[in-house]
Amino acid sequence: MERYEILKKIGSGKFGVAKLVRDRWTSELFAVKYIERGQKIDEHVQREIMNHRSLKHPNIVRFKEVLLTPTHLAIVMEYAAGGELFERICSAGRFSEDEARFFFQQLISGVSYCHAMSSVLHSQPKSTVGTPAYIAPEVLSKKEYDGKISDVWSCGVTLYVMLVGAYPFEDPDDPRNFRKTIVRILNVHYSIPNYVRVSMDCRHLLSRIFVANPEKRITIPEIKNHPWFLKNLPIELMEGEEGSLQSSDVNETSQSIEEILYIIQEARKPAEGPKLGGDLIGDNMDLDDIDTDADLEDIETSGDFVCQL
Ligand SMILES: Nc1ncnc2c1ncn2[C@@H]1O[C@H](COP(=O)(O)OP(=O)(O)OP(=O)(O)O)[C@@H](O)[C@H]1O
Repeated sequence: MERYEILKKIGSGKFGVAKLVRDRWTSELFAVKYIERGQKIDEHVQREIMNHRSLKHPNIVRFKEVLLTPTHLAIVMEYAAGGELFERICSAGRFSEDEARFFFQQLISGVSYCHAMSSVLHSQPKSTVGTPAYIAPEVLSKKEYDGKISDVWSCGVTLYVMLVGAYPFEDPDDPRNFRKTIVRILNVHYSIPNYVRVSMDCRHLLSRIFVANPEKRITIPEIKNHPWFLKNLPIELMEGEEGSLQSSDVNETSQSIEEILYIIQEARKPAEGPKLGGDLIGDNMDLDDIDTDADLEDIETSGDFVCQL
């Protein structure tokens, strides 16, 4: 890590803190995600790193390398200087339809690329991890589900949040009640408040995304052909223009798979010395333990993982 000068903390997630650093050789800025050495470095972390290494797309933060510190595994990646979309929505209240489309087009482009890369990515089907407000009904119902189709739902939640400045399936009078949110997701119970102006094309797209039956839900390729999506589409996001990269193109200069796997194995060994910090808070939770059919009444309605806009 001597190569990088730590500038400031930029955030924290389920696994650890993220810091802004400067490369002392090139002066380039990077983000570094620190994960405590030891048992936290499990197969999920390894899969995330290996998958991240395989991705190269303008709308996906680029992986650079992994390093070891005495106490942590450090994942060095491109720094996304624009800040969090969520923060922007919080300060703007909500976005205009044109602004929302601008971000939604980039989101769909990145998600579409990830789906196209599925054959080289290692996924864990049927795991129920994520931010509750964004989860599709079939994921909550624990049926077999196709992750690509469930992603469409989550993209729809993001679009709604940008347009309205609130989550689509939260009860406006009781937004932190997770149990109510789940029931609303399962019943596809959402509406667009009267004070928000949303075009018919956009309403149509949302109504095609928020469809409980995954087989009837609009697909990513269909979204890319929807009139609302196609309006003002930047040329670089047009079909055929975007990330036409082969997986072999991806890592010209970066660490080899073997090197990364070796560092991850080393990181599994428990750390020596003091820990960096204990501020590991995140808004994701593992939902695998919740039986949505039987135990709805038992679900904690804690607001820890629900941020009110
Ligand atoms: N490459 C990056 N550029 C800029 N900010 C980043 C970057 N990576 C992470 N961050 C910031 O640090 C926070 C924590 O990131 P991290 O990846 O640990 O968690 P997360 O993506 O929020 O969720 P999870 O805990 O599920 O991984 C992010 O929410 C973001 O604010």
